[in-house]
Amino acid sequence: MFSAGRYPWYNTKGENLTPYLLGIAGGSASGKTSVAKKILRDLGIPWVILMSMDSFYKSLVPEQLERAARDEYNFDHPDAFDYDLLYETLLKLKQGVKVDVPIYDFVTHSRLPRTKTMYGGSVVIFEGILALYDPRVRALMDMTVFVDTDADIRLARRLKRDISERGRTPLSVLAQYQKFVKPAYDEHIHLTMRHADIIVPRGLANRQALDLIAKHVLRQLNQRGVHIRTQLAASALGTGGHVDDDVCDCTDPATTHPANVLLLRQTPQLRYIMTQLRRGATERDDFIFYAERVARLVVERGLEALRSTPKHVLTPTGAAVQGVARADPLCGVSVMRSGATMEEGLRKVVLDIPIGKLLIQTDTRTLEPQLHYCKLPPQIHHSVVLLTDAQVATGAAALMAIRVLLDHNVAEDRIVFLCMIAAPAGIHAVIRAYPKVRIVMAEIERGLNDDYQMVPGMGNFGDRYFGT
Ligand SMILES: Nc1ncnc2c1ncn2[C@@H]1O[C@H](COP(=O)(O)OP(=O)(O)O)[C@@H](O)[C@H]1O
Ligand SMILES: Nc1ccn([C@@H]2O[C@H](COP(=O)(O)O)[C@@H](O)[C@H]2O)c(=O)n1
Repeated sequence: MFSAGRYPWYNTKGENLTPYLLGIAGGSASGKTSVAKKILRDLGIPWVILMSMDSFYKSLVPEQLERAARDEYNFDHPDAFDYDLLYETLLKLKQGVKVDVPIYDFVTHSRLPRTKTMYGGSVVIFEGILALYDPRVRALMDMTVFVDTDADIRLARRLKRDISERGRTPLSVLAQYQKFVKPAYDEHIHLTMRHADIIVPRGLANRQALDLIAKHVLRQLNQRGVHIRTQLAASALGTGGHVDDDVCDCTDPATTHPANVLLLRQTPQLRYIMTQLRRGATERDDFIFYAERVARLVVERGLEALRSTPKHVLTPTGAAVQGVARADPLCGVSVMRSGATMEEGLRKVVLDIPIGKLLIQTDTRTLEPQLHYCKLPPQIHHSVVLLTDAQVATGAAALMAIRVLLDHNVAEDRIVFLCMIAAPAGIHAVIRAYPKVRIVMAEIERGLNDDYQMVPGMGNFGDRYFGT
């Protein structure tokens, strides 16, 4: 999923655009999975999620497990599936939210203790024998397909597959087929064909049909495409005006900012450090020294806004003191690469802070941000997240990073965005889209040039810090 970048999947208001959901039904061994994988390859785009209905088989109680062991449990009846969980999972994927999908073991007829996290599909392909059975599930789908393969071919394939992959004997496959698989196909599965937009005879062998499906999905995706950075820059530039008009003189003590924009106190000390960082001739070692000094100040400022609870402690003299403790656990997420320059500051200020990483890079062709990699601390939704990126220009990457956290169920008001410098356009983009996010910065930049770079700027922060 992370081999190529994901283009923005949200609009300038920060709202998720829904992924395209393709449902594929058909009899057992008709070729649903093979068809789904072929469409996925034909789409040729990253960030496609393939999900099987098998993951939503109900967990069996001991008595049912005994029947299953004797091939007397009906796995082909609609009652065998947990439609509520299936619906909730597909709904969350449609909303762009990460989901934890059960992993099913056909040999033991049970769910494994671990789950599979799925996140970030521009397209979701969902396949299963009764994928088109539940009306709530069907209503989520953008396109429905039924794979129609002859019964004798399905039986032959199933015999081969279940013996080699699902721990069955030839006799058990045949008994299950006669008792449950064929009757359920005739009574339930075949009937769902009427809900299909497209019926694909011969499954995988029907290359023309699969090619048409992939082309249609691609056309739909193209129509939904968004161009975040260009839209943000255009709204910042207004009708040809320049972002510099939006200048916010951070040295002017009279300047007031919205409550969620937290600017470091512009002391002579801070101005001295920022001057060293802005100076092109500053040596790398010095740059690192000053960058880490500011990073610590920014982190400390970000922490000031957090909730605390009373805490009683005893001093070494045995006296009782009423102090405070942090109300919420903290974690960090750095937007690579420039946000990684603030990790040292995070670690120096917050003891043992877990830090996750997002790799967001600008596509040189479209100038849009792309998400390449996402590794977040476990249980992130229980934490206040200190999100770091050294520079915020148009705000396009910042919106993407915040969107990823929201998609992982982090509450908006538990995100604190920490940066060194931010342009007014970027600050406005963030607080307009996500008014509950707090954004902390050392200085407010004067503006952006026509290439969306900050002026006067301080060069590429990551390159200067890492010496690349
Ligand atoms: N067109 C085909 N020709 C030959 N074998 C196929 C074809 N389509 C699927 N198979 C094989 O049949 C078995 C079942 O296919 P699969 O796609 O898993 O079906 P389903 O998901 O509908 O159960 C697999 O072993 C697969 O490799
Ligand atoms: N424990 C189970 C669960 C399901 N099955 C059979 O699997 C078929 C569905 O999977 P496909 O990949 O073929 O779509 C279904 O027909 C069930 O009979 C099973 O044997 N054991």
